[in-house]
Amino acid sequence: MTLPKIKHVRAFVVRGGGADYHDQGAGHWIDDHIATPMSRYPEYRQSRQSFGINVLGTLVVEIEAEDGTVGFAVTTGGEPAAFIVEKHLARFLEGRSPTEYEKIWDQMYFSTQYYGRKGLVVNAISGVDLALWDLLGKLRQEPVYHLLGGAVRDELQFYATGARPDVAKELGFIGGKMPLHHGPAEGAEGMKKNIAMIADMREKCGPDFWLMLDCWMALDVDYATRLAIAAHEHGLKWIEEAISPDDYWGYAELKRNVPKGMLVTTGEHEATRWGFRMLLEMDCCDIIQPDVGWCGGVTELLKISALADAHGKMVVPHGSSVYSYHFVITRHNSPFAEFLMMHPGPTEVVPMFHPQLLGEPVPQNGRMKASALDAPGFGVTLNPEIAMHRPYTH
Ligand SMILES: C[C@H](O)[C@H](O)[C@@H](O)[C@@H](O)C(=O)O
Ligand SMILES: [Mg+2]
Repeated sequence: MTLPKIKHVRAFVVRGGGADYHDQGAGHWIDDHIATPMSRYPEYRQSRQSFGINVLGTLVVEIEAEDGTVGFAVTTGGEPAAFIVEKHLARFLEGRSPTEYEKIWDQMYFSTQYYGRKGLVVNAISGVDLALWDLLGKLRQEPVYHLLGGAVRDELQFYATGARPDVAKELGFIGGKMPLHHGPAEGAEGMKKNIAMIADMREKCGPDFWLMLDCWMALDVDYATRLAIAAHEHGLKWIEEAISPDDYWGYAELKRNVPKGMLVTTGEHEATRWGFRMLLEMDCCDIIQPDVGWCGGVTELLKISALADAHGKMVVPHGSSVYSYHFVITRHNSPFAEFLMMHPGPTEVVPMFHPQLLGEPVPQNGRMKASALDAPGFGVTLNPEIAMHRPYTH
């Protein structure tokens, strides 16, 4: 069966939530004094938006085939990523068959390697790759998870990320991951508050509910070790992204330091099979958490996941809406998924990439049947109401 060739690639920018989910309004839990590497500067401690966590905005990639079918995807990247898609990456897709996603990925990566390799450039490559898989699914009239080998279980189960693990428990999630609020610059006082938060949530959630801590790269090995030891008394299941993604040596040390039974996780700001090979071969963590919109897309996540499987490690992708759901349901070493609570409280389940994706499925009682993903491609459509801007053409 010959598929129509790719006719045109287009890149747009959208503001206000969606794939750049940190781009929220005032009073949202996700921007309330959360510890980061910038917390050493008091002026940037209260709000991550103050140092620019939402500076990029959402990148929308559209890939139109000769028969008019359009595949699309959203990720974090905004205007600079749109430039890279239009002025650099589009040349490797237009006139090609959408089935050539391996060669297209290889050319996108190695043609940008001199200025890319991680971060924004690989976000842009990921956005193109996800749009390509969406197009493939639409042309073949199959959901992406069928193209990836099919479901290995009937349903997804989710843990929830947000400031209210107690509400997550009531909503049926299997665990709650809360943000860390105080880093080393806030000294013993900050450490006390961090532990008090964990103790309080343990009290509210009972003894068995999974509780995890997301440290968003904010700590050093010593602080993270002391935090892990103190949090162990309250049954913390894992300590996430405690130190800089560049400090593979520090992660290996932290993993040796934490109390037996506590997991060390990281990876949402890591990219490509080579980055994750470092994390795996240096024994940095127990679970890797690539974001499929940032690590290189589905084509690359397949390679990363196989590498992790060979190392006996779990892959629990950083929450990225349908893009991670279609992957997780097809992998034995991805037994559960992340759901990022984007309600400001958070006290309700709302679609993660709201308002950008019409038809975006959400967990019911912390679970999602594989059949909820049964629509061509990633099964969502771009909300025509959102203001899209195309800053560059080619
Ligand atoms: C809650 C964390 O601070 C981040 O905002 C979150 O996006 C990410 O680290 C996660 O694991 O969901
Ligand atoms: Mg995280």
